[in-house]
Amino acid sequence: MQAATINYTVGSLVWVEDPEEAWLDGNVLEVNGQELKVQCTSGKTVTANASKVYPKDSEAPPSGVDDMTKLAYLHEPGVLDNMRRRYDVNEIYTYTGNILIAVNPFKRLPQLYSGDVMKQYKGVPLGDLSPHPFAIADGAYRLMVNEGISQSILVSGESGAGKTESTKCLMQYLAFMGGTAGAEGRTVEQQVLEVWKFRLYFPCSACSFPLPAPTLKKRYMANLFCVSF
Ligand SMILES: Nc1ncnc2c1ncn2[C@@H]1O[C@H](COP(=O)(O)OP(=O)(O)OP(=O)(O)O)[C@@H](O)[C@H]1O
Repeated sequence: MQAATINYTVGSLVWVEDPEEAWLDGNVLEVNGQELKVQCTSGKTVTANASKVYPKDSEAPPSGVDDMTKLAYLHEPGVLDNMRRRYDVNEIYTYTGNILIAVNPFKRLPQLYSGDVMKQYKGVPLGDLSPHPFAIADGAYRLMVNEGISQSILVSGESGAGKTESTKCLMQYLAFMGGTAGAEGRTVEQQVLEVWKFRLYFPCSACSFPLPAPTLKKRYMANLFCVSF
């Protein structure tokens, strides 16, 4: 990634690349043409070309922003720093506009997924509450009902990123929204979640969503998860 041309001066707050930590923040100590000497907060002193250095927002809130479009600088170190700040306070979800970014917490956060939390998201416009898969599912559900058009939700990420967990969360919300008592007195929510439990269909190995066999290969290759209503 090429940094925009910015005139750094002594004292400028910046991000510099680091082979171990990815990015280190620091202050510009010296400017020699395009060469910057940066004193990093980690203690390291780094010399870097100005084209590889990125400005740091000195006023970034300590616990980050819930929508990255609010960041003063939308570059890689700024985005990663924001997600780190949120992760540190167990805020694993962040919007970038109407895209939801999920960070795997590697621990259970049951307070995020209770029935009461689900109810809070019902009918609330995206962005009014904290970023959450429930908000994405609610938005898709509302569009389907209001426009009468099928909706898809794409869940993408590398292996172990949390696609299956996010998908379960989306399904939980959609089942809750359609949740009148069904066969044998079980709610739709119970029935949908039991599909996961017993794996009645072929699970897509990209996202584990139970798919009928003919669509499995196509969905797997595209690494897509689709909710079709
Ligand atoms: N939101 C979450 N809350 C708690 N644990 C999570 C969450 N997301 C992911 N995890 C943990 O990370 C593990 C891997 O997540 P998951 O199976 O959803 O990844 P995946 O992207 O579907 O992986 P793969 O592509 O390999 O199937 C889960 O078994 C779970 O332990």
